[in-house]
Amino acid sequence: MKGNRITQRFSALAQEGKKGLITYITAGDPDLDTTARLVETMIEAGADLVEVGIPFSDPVADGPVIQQASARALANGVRVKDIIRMCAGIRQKSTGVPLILMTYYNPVFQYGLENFARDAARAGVDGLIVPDLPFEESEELLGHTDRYGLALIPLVAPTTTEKRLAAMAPAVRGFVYCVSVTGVTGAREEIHTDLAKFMQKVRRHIQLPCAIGFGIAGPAQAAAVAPYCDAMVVGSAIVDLVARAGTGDPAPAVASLVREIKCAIEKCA
Ligand SMILES: O=P(O)(O)OC[C@@H](O)[C@@H](O)c1c[nH]c2ccccc12
Repeated sequence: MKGNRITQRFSALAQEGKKGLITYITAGDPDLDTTARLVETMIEAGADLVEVGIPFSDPVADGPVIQQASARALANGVRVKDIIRMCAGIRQKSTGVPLILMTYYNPVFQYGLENFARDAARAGVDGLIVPDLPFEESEELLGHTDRYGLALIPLVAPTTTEKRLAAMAPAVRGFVYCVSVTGVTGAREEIHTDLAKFMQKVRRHIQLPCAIGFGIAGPAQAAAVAPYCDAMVVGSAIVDLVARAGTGDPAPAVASLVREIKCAIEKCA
């Protein structure tokens, strides 16, 4: 896993004393050309890592904004192989930024575990998040992702016990995704979790970088979360801008949100 872009990006951030920004977008909403363009927009605006969602009909970990984006993308007939091909296109232009695919177990299973790991890795994808795959059942997929150099990134929540964190530690690849709240994705007014306590607990067991996600929608929340993590994830707030743009171009609004958040975590003027 030495050469993986995720590891490289986190060590570069640590060396610079900076926190990373991971931006999420649902692929195929409204279409794959727009998704590819928005990924590049987010990278230009300062995203350090990009998470691309493969839509699924039963997105149990997602709140209404991403659920609706998935439904729109599926209605457009977007397919896994086209999303992987889109990633290959992005990779040709953006060589250093880590790309992470997020999807549920079913689309990966339907595609074939090994084929998915191989094709994604060949396209230049660096990591995979499968929120409905408990780590106790991830061994088979982990075998394939390890073999092709794709990081299988696990999710942990404030309710995850010390015992489970200790058991998970050897299976963590790339970074650990710490869910800020027990619940689904989506913008929230406030994050009530005791992040200091939660992150201390996680770091006692897992020595890899920690990202915090769920509910971070703007610069103020990003700045509040930054001290506790190595990177943070912003999803629904971006997906919402895409939805609001309708038939117009969402790129300018997405670029300015990413820039504002990036600025807030880097404390620039
Ligand atoms: O939307 P939010 O609250 O900003 O959270 C990030 C999130 O969108 C992204 O990481 C994500 C989208 N769908 C998921 C499902 C599970 C875990 C994570 C995700």
